[in-house]
Amino acid sequence: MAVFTEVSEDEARALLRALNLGELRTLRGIQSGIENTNYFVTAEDMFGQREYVLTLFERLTFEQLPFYLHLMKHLAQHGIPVPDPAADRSGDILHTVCGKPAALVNKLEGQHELAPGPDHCAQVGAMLARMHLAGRDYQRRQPNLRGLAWWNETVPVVLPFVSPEQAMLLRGELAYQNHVAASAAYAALPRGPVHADLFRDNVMFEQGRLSGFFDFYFAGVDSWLFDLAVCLNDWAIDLATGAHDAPRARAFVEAYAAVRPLTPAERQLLPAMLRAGALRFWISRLWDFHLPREASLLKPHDPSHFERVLRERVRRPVNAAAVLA
Ligand SMILES: Nc1ncnc2c1ncn2[C@@H]1O[C@H](COP(=O)(O)OP(=O)(O)O)[C@@H](O)[C@H]1O
Ligand SMILES: N[C@@H](CCOP(=O)(O)O)C(=O)O
Repeated sequence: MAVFTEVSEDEARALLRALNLGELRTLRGIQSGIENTNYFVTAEDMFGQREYVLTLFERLTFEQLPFYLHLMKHLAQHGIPVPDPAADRSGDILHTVCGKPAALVNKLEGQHELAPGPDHCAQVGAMLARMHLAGRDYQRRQPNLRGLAWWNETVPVVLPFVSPEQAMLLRGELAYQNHVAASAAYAALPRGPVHADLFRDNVMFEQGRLSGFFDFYFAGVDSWLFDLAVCLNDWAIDLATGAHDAPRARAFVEAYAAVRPLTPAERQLLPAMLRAGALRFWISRLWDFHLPREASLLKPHDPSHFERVLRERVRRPVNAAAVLA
């Protein structure tokens, strides 16, 4: 369940009026998700009924949120199908509901594709590249808050909860990633705003066509290659084993590269970033699992999944030649 804060109809009504979006018709808590309180909201004005998603942020602060919300608005204005935060009469897109930071965005049509084929992957790959290019002139800066600095801080915190073999892998991989981050190839990677969590459950499809990307609340400025690697580790693997799925990976990367060709540094560091993407989610899942925050994370994700993905990536590196002609 993901309604950590109850929103009354009166509070939702007041927000809709402040945003000039008409009258409240329905307000329905969304049960999935693990970070925030989410509601589907239906409002009606003179043009008819429209559906929105109301999010109350349970973890992110008033200081951090403008980066994410303005990024979504920027991308929406550049034709990327992402939720567009609604502004009040003063132009503000970050609101306060029940004393918490909140946003209201348009509801994307469609459903998740949880068993994607190469065509779904190609659509996501092409849109990911378009999104990276559209973010180039976004002015706000915020690092990926789940990047290397956070891994260095958090690995020591989770080490007491893991086996000696897992501790060895975590320590070794962290050392490897610090080494990679100090390299000239890493410094040459093109960077910009990235989604950083574009898993299958953060993308919508309608009748087989991609209809949107959402859940930008792990976004930040990082290498575009890291974003691509996070995607490949979810869209192009066998979920049961973590094994690389070559046809889906090739479809994804070729479609991405047709919009934005990979640089030599990106081709060189693809295997390392695939390991980085797996390490990032192994650490966060261990942290969520062993150190759950109060009233949150009622449904922690399985950490061992990303341990398997990381071991696969170390044992069988996937290089650029395997995914690009
Ligand atoms: N803009 C949106 N359009 C359509 N559905 C959405 C939208 N935002 C969230 N949802 C729905 O709400 C669910 C939970 O949202 P999510 O962002 O994953 O929550 P959390 O941040 O708490 O993990 C999603 O799986 C999706 O079904
Ligand atoms: N995708 C991450 C967790 C983030 O959860 P979300 O519901 O906000 O997408 C993972 O799988 O560990």
